[in-house]
Amino acid sequence: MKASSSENDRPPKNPWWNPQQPSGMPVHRYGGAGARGLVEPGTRAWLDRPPGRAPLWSSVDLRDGNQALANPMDLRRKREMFDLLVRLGFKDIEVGYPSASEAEFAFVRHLVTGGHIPDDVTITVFTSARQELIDRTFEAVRGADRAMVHLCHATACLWREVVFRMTPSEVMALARQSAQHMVRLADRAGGDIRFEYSPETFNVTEPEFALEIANTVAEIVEASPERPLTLNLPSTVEMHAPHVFADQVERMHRNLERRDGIILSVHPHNDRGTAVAAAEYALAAGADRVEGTLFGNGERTGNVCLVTLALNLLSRGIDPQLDLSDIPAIRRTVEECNEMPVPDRHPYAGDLVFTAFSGTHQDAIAKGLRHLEDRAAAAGVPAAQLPWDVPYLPIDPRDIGRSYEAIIRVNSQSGKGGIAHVLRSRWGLDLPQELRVELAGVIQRLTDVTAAEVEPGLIWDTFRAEYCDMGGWACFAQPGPDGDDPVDALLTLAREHGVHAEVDHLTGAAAEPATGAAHACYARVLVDHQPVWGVGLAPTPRAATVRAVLSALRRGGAVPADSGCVPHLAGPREGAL
Ligand SMILES: CC(=O)SCCNC(=O)CCNC(=O)[C@H](O)C(C)(C)COP(=O)(O)OP(=O)(O)OC[C@H]1O[C@@H](n2cnc3c(N)ncnc32)[C@H](O)[C@@H]1OP(=O)(O)O
Ligand SMILES: CC(C)C(=O)C(=O)O
Repeated sequence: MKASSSENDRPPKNPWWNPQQPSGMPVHRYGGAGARGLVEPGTRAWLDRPPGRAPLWSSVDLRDGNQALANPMDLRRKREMFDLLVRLGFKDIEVGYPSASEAEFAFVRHLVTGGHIPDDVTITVFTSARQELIDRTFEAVRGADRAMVHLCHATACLWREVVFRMTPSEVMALARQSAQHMVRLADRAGGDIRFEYSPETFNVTEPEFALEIANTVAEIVEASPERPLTLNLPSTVEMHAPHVFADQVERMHRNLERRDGIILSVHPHNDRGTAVAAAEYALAAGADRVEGTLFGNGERTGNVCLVTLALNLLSRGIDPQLDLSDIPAIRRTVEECNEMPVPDRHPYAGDLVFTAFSGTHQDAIAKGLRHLEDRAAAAGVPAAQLPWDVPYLPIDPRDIGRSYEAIIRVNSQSGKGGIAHVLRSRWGLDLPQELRVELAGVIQRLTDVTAAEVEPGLIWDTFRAEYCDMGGWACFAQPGPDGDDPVDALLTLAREHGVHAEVDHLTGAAAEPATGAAHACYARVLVDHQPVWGVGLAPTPRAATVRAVLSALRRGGAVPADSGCVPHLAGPREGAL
């Protein structure tokens, strides 16, 4: 028998599954709002369309971002943000809402009259659909060679009825009259004035009404390929899953009457936390342009983050057409202008997003970095020229101005791979595998006690205290007959102490200056048949060997713990070993 749909909806019976209980949350209050904005899905051809190139980027940091700050930017901070946006390569920058306040107006005048707008940058000024505000907006851009005036008013039912107290045809008339007024003012203005129109609350507007009002405005401004209208579709309050927004955008893209005279733009907000996905889907569905902010500042949960969108493109091998090669510097400026920190987990920019604490991730990253180095050495090219392919790291942090220093941080979740990576990357020490395992145990005991992160300096100190310490022993090279082997002398010393000791592993390598020594040696000594490791760091290979063996003997209790001097070490005089 065919199961009924309610049976299908039930979670599968599973003895290990504890059924969840109704929460008592007020679910009856939600789910209806915005239903009128939904569209029937089309073919959803956009679903499989990969991004081909960067969209036209428009920064609204100085308008939408600014209007959401506790302390809106003053002229100095606005200028700093504007200059940053220009440096990053934005050609389309919304600089403010000049009719909102004297400060906003003054900033636009500062840019226009001070000649601060590069020739290849177009500023946009925002206005709502009120005649006196539109007039003031045009005053603000008087004398500009080129500017875009952005008209906006809400179109959705809730706003029509509750905020404007208008019928749909009255809202249509508001759009028509405002657009006509803008055209008249632009004709008089002299400069090259373009138009942007946003049916605010587009995503919860009845699709037919959104289309009709957009066509009406496009008609009035005579949108054409030569003088396109930027039609900006906002998800003013994100209410649906991202694919729904893409369906809405696709419907406009397919049905707009003057599509070739329109730059189709989207302006996703992030109320559901899916603004990035919504923007990416919308671009696949036919949008040409995205409005957003750096690191996603903006009303409530913010605007879509343009840094994330752009670096998502980079990670797919597509030129983002923005210079994001110094994310730390960009972040500093944005934090200063917005007086708001970028969270630790913010994609690409947060302090922790290229950091692994967990052992298996660290192990994979360390192996991946090493693999990259080996490939670079084999090819005879810098690693930065090779395709990036390191587990757990979507892009090379160095490509956006971040370092490898914080990639691996050690705490109780970490393992040998990460700890060894810290010693290798900071001090150039490449520990034998067995020693890595041992050291991980030493560090684990430390983190079990402290329950805290272990800074690299403490790993280094712990490593040296454990493996490089010779206790009270001092070694001096003494001239003697050729051929005397200092290691033999040490093993003899152990025998005299009543312990059988033999060296069964000895490797050495040049050490990095950071260690304070020129040579490193790793010794495994069988002390009464039990393996014990020691490490020597010294100016010469010979001295490093002596130190490594002596440390191992001391650790294994094969020499008296706290006294002595290694006698009769022959060979060229090396001073204190
Ligand atoms: C989604 C967005 O981001 S839209 C941009 C929002 N940005 C801002 O609001 C920042 C700057 N704004 C301001 O400084 C002020 O709101 C001003 C100066 C523009 C206007 O201030 P006020 O005249 O005091 O109006 P107020 O701020 O209370 O706005 C509410 C009025 O505007 C009307 N309104 C709201 N949006 C629009 C619009 N886009 N077009 C026309 N009228 C609008 C409302 O219906 C209401 O009118 P009512 O008083 O007749 O009921
Ligand atoms: C004015 C429009 C573009 C806007 O900011 C929004 O709807 O969120």
